[in-house]
Amino acid sequence: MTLPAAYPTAFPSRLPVELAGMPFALTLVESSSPSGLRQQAAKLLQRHLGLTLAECLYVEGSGRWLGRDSDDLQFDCADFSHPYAHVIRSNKPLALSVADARIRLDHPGFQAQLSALSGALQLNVLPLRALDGAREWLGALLLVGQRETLTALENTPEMGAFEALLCRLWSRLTREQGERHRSQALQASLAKLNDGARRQTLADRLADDLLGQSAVMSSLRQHIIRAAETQLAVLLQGQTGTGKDRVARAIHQFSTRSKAPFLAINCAAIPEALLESELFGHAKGAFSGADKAREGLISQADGGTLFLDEIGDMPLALQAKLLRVLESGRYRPLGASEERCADLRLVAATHQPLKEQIKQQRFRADLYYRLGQFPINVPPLSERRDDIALLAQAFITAFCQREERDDIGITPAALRLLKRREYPGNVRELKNIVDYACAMTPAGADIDVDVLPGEHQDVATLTSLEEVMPNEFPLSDEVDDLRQALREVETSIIRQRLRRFGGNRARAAESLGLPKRTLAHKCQQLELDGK
Ligand SMILES: Nc1ncnc2c1ncn2[C@@H]1O[C@H](COP(=O)(O)OP(=O)(O)OP(=O)(O)O)[C@@H](O)[C@H]1O
Repeated sequence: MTLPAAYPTAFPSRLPVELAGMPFALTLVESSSPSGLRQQAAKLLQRHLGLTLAECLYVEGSGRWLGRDSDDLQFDCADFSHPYAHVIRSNKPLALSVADARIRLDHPGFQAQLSALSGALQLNVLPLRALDGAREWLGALLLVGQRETLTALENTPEMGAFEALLCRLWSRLTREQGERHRSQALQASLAKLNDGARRQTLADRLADDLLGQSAVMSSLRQHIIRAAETQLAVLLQGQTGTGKDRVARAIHQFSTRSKAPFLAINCAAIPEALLESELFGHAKGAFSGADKAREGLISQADGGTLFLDEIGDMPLALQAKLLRVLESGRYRPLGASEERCADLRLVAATHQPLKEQIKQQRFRADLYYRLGQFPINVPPLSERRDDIALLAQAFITAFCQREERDDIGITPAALRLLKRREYPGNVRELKNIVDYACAMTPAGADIDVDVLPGEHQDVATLTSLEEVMPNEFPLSDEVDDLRQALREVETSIIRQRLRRFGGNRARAAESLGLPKRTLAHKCQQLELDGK
């Protein structure tokens, strides 16, 4: 390649011609990406050979398209009517005048590219191949300029050296870029894996407190961990007794705010007039009886979490003030002249359908959407019946520890009954039933069906188990030990009959068509005391 005499000024013109191209090489070597290299190479050629146009096109990964760095334009490598594709496929350079190209090459896109060029100019397209064999086709070089300049370039060792350098650097940078992408992808997937493992560890820890092995509970725990990682306001929706309070505490405990306070207030339990001062605090003399200033919960929860339970019961006027705290992070205590800043995360909970409340204009829609930046549904116990045994066992263990009682077991029939009944009060109701049953079970005995209150029945008024009897029996599908199942059915019927007759074995035996002695023997066998 013949370099213009003026280039580069820093190099004395007496340098041997072999060294005169070194600054070119240096500029190319300094490129840090294949696209930077291509643009640099085209720029060098155009500027220093005084060309009208120089373009370096690349064959993209699949080998189907030839692309340009300057725009999104792509040429189909299989469309041989285009000279680029033709040059690539034939592996032969193309040299012709623009005027000839207009006549001989009829690709409309290429013609459009030529339209602004003078017909007297020469056009050279050179195929560029990787020399290391790793990637056969790199792309094509388009040069448009004076015929003499381009003809002088053809087959010169300098241009050959330029092409060789370009191709070598190009394949090396492509390889390095590929390796970089692969290692980035590997690191990203490792980070994702570690992140997943970290979250799983936290979720497992949470399972000690928020019991349940059902899929819905696992999903709930995952949501809690995700919510805890953010500063978003959380809206917990779920029936009464499903564990919303526990969930709110867990979000705080697993968040970066865990060292700061967690404060909770039940909006339904505080008279409307007091709620505002409870939340926002008041200045001295703000109202009659306010003989000293008082910090509100918003201020006390600074840096931590404020849990607003039963948010659906918050008066509308207060909803507006709460919205302001959420939007601006500022609030004004009652009777105070200055505003204060609030830095807290809000977790709100409700068992009411807030959308219905919005329709009835009892809840502000804007507050609803602001509170629900991270909505979480806490599932009712009916959606996770598989968790009942685990929960019941945990409540029995907790009862025994609390009351300093020896371990209490539970009979299969009693457990089955627990699993089948309805729980409008959800986990709270289950816990109360188990606590009651533990209290009613004599030392050394297991919790049995007779100490379990029936569905929707008040414990104190429960006198008969007639209604729950059908539920006591194992379903045939559940039976895996016929003798045990028959024993349970027998026990259940005899116990019920004894109850009906106030423990009178003679009458019970008669009603069951058994001799009294047989019933006495069965009671002994089945460990029924005949009460
Ligand atoms: N997954 C669980 N594991 C262990 N205990 C639970 C679980 N869910 C709820 N509980 C227990 O059930 C009882 C009720 O839970 P909690 O007060 O959190 O419910 P809630 O949804 O906030 O009720 P409410 O809407 O009536 O305020 C508590 O004693 C709580 O400890």
